[in-house]
Amino acid sequence: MPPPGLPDDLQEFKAGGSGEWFPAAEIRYYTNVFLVQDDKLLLGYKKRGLGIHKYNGFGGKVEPKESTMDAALRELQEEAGITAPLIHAGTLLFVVPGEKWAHIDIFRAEEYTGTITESDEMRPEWFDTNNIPFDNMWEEDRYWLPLLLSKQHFSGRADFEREGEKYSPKKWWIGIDSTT
Ligand SMILES: Nc1ncnc2c1[nH]c(=O)n2[C@H]1C[C@H](O)[C@@H](COP(=O)(O)OP(=O)(O)OP(=O)(O)O)O1
Repeated sequence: MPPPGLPDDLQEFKAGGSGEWFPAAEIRYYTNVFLVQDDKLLLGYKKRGLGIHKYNGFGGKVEPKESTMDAALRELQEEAGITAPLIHAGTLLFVVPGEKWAHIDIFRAEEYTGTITESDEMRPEWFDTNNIPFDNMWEEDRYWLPLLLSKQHFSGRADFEREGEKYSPKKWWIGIDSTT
């Protein structure tokens, strides 16, 4: 059974952790874009802000009156210097007690135009898809990134305990959309 905040018609893929799901809160919307070409994945090494020193896709907050797609395209241009046709790959909810829920629309791109360029926020780097640096990413990425790579549309939720800047996963649930 999917946790609160996710659609009902998902097939469980991975779940773990323990305890109760944290209560509902206001939602803040984010995007995240992963470029996949053949057996390579483009990630960015985060140089500042949330998730500093971790590898991640390219993305950020959706601005007021901006569509999620427009926000994803803007952040990809700002952080990696490229534009790309984007395919919606899935949705994730990240929950930390006392903070707004982070609702992240995740996109996959398979081609791009422009020159991949380091920005003040991200240093882009290609990885083999069989050598993804999961130990230096958000901990739950290892559970859903295989679904993005295999083109299965997913939704998931991860609840974290926070101590200062350290986020520890408490409970998570990832599901595959039954229509994919
Ligand atoms: N757990 C969690 N919470 C919030 N955001 C994320 C996660 N895991 C993630 O992978 N992310 C993603 C979602 C976004 O792509 C980034 C965070 O965006 P952020 O850098 O804060 O937003 P910007 O708009 O680029 O920030 P500034 O330009 O204002 O610095 O991480």
